[in-house]
Amino acid sequence: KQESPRTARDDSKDLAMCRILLAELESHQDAGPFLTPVNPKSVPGYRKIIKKPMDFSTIRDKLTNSQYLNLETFIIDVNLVFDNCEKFNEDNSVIGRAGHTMRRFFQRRWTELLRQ
Ligand SMILES: Cc1ncccc1N[C@@H](C)c1cnc2ccsc2c1
Repeated sequence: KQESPRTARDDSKDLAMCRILLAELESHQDAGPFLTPVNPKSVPGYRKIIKKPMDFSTIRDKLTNSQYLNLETFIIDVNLVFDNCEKFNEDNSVIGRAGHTMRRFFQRRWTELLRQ
């Protein structure tokens, strides 16, 4: 069976891409609920239900402190924001709908940028 060529993709632009993607998420009109960590004192049940909280400001700090090994670990944290949102919020709620809208936006933008 013909071995598929082991060509690594060019990851030299990945850090710039993470910065672009995060800036677009932070400035999106529906970003509000995701900009800062959920305060568990003001949201009953959140601490118990959401095991790994994540938000855009925490992702910003991690990116600034070079804590993302690669594009994949960055995408995992962004998706964690949206997965937490789906777990805690009804789909038919302001925050639930914002999460779906932001996830669709992010999915489209990173695939567009990766194709460029
Ligand atoms: C993402 C999320 N999931 C569940 C509960 C809260 C939140 N976000 C916090 C910041 C938050 C906390 N309070 C409000 C009030 C209106 S939107 C909003 C957003």
